[in-house]
Amino acid sequence: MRQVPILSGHVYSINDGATVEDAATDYEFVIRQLVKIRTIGVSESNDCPKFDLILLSMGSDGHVASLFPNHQALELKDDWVTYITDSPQPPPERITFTLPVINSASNIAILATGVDKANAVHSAVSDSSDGLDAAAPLPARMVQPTDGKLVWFLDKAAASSLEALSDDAYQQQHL
Ligand SMILES: O=C(O)[C@H](O)[C@@H](O)[C@H](O)[C@H](O)COP(=O)(O)O
Repeated sequence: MRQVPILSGHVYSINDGATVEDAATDYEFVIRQLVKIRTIGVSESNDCPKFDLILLSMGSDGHVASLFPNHQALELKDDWVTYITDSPQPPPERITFTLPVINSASNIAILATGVDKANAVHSAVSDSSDGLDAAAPLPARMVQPTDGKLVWFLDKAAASSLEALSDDAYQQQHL
């Protein structure tokens, strides 16, 4: 955040001195206060905060934020912030926004680079459900803004499993 002109008082950091459970509770409390005074807007379809932009990167397993495939955190409907203690990737303890919050944003950008992301990109954006376990979609595929825009930013390697992607189409769609 040092690289962008933003007041330090406008940055809300995770309390890494607390337990992960308390850190999640504290973080959700802060966000609820900001929604109450409308510093953060509220979604019209639920009571979730409506962020202007949520920027995500995606892991090669299709995780976004700290929402990992087949994890029960993906099912949460009422919590805005949750914690996990069993992340398949280090560190094991993390806090994360939940899908209802992510999907309430006005704009969501997902960044994926590198060939190790190619299969997950394909599974996340492909129209066809071939080869996908519909009961356990990738977290990245579950990013579906209810009233907002989703844009993927891919390099050529991450886009390499997408079908019929000519160099021209790639230039137009992804650069
Ligand atoms: O611990 C994590 O959850 C990861 O660090 C994750 O947040 C990361 O951003 C993605 O896995 C993509 O990482 P790259 O874009 O660096 O490959």
